[in-house]
Amino acid sequence: MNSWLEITQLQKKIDDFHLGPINLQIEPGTITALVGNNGSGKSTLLKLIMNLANPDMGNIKVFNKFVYGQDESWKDKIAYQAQTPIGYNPYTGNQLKSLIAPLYPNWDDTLFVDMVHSFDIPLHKRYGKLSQGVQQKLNLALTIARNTPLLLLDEPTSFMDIPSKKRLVDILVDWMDRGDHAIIFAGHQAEDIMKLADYLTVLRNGTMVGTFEKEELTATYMHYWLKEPLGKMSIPGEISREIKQLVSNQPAATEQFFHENNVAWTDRKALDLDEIITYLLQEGKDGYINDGNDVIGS
Ligand SMILES: Nc1ncnc2c1ncn2[C@@H]1O[C@H](COP(=O)(O)OP(=O)(O)OP(=O)(O)O)[C@@H](O)[C@H]1O
Repeated sequence: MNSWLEITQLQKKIDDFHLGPINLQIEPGTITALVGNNGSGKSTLLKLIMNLANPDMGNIKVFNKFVYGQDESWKDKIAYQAQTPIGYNPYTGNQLKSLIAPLYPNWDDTLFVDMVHSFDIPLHKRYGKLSQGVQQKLNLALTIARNTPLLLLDEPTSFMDIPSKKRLVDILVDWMDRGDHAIIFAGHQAEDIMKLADYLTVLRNGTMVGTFEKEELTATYMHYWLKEPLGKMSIPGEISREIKQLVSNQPAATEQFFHENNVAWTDRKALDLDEIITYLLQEGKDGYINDGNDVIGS
């Protein structure tokens, strides 16, 4: 299959921070969440994809074109929302729209107007005078309405209130349904928007922990409550334990062990996504890890 985005052995060093090697492929119809602790390199990776920073090693291809090559036709097919756009402050929403819309042949004005109404964005006010949440909403309207196949969003909801995040989820679901699209977004926690993701690419301090299918991941982590304390026995799949509790990332092997060793458990519960992400971001608790070479997508 022809990936829309193909990242191979990408590495970048900034002072004492080292990103990579990153291997990632994005297929049409997929939503990928880029998850990591603060300073793990999420924004840097998005900037590298947009050719706003130069890699030290490795390759990035967007729609089969190297992003640092002469042919820049890939830029028409990708829309990027930076965490803080530069140069927007003096302009009103109306002015920004008239500057941006003509650059994108597939600009969806109906979608833009719908988002403006839905988020109640005052287009006559200067961007710099808007609250951070409203700036983020305007920024999203100006980015999503470009209606490019590939959408990159850097922490799109960090300043948004809960109802607005829910509204954005509906907008993105609808947008995904209305064409051949793919989204990559960077985020911290399992917020509403994370529910949208098909895949999670996890970065820990610049190191790629792996790319995981979300459904698979949420089915993999299990919390057990036990009848008796475990003592010193080592349990397959164990990633953490308390006196009468255990968390496993190989529930089948764990339960087999319980069965064979007469360990009685009274209850079990699948971990929430934010708990799983917390485990994945803890040093040395890789759990269900691949080598970062996974090919994702349908
Ligand atoms: N322009 C820059 N100059 C110096 N260091 C930089 C620059 N850009 C990024 N870095 C460093 O690169 C590392 C990764 O930063 P990056 O912003 O990519 O992380 P992040 O995962 O997006 O973080 P956050 O969740 O806090 O937004 C950090 O250590 C940061 O200090």
